[in-house]
Amino acid sequence: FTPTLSTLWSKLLTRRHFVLTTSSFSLLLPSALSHSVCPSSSITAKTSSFDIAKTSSLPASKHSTDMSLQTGYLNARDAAALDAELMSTPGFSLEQLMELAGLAVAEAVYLVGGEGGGGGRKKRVLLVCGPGNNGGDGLVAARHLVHFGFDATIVYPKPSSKPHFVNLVKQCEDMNIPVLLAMPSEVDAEQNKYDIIVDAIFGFSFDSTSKIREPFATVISKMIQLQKNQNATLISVDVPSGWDVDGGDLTGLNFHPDVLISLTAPKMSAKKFLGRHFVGGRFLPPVIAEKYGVQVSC
Ligand SMILES: NC(=O)C1=CN([C@@H]2O[C@H](COP(=O)(O)OP(=O)(O)OC[C@H]3O[C@@H](n4cnc5c(N)ncnc54)[C@H](O)[C@@H]3O)[C@@H](O)[C@H]2O)[C@H](O)CC1
Ligand SMILES: [K+]
Repeated sequence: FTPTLSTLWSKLLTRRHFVLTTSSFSLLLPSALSHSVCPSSSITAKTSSFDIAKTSSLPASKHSTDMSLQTGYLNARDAAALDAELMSTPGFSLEQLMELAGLAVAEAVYLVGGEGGGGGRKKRVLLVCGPGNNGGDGLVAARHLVHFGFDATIVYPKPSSKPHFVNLVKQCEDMNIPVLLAMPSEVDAEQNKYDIIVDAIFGFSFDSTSKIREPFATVISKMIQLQKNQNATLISVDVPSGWDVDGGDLTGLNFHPDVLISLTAPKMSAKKFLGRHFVGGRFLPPVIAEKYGVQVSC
């Protein structure tokens, strides 16, 4: 089964949960994928409608004098502050925000991965999820990707005991998505080739002042191997894992995703990213978008 974009949309629009999320994304038209997930300037000119470089023309933010805010990029501190503000003033719940983030990730994977793998098989996606909310985005994305016609497998080495995460895992298991505690071995991965790897290990709360703790140091090096040996497309959620959120790959980790999907706004380290770049989760109320210098429309 390889749905066209229009059959995919009509299928999705019949699902209640999707109709609910579409209202926050304004996703009622077939062109909606390119609306909710904006390709950034580093994507090909043909499809690029949101040029991050142009956001430097935004008015200076009233939030602080930090120069990063005048360019539309968020530093780690402001990314966390914006998140906290969304949950306090307009009262978005974490569950809402994570669902929007994960759906945007799934859409970007769909835009990058296309519809089917070779020989009529579904495309295989390995979603590698970390211990925090970045990992939660990956769990949500896995569920949506199955609805989009992908074959998804989750690696979740340190499952959270928080009720929402327990529920997200259950929701994935109910969709027959395997949830593994460790990365597949090279042999397993050879037999079950993954077309796409989603890096949802660390986001804007990664602490680059301490070494990457296990099991994630090993997990990241295995992702690099899969990218290289299997020619899998590596897609990072919000920040390439192991990169300093502001400074990029400061430790010479050599982790270079092919695609980055920034959530809400690119983080400072995205300036160092050379691959294909999307901005998703662009649902900010204008008052908050303006305060943080974030451009929400394409
Ligand atoms: N509005 C939005 O944009 C939303 C973004 N979301 C996503 O949430 C992450 C940020 O999530 P948070 O829980 O704050 O943290 P992280 O997932 O980045 O990781 C914290 C996790 O990592 C561990 N850790 C930190 N440093 C290290 C290290 N050196 N070695 C090993 N482990 C480390 C730490 O202990 C924690 O367990 C954001 O990027 C988005 O992806 C939300 O979905 C909500 C909306
Ligand atoms: K990540």
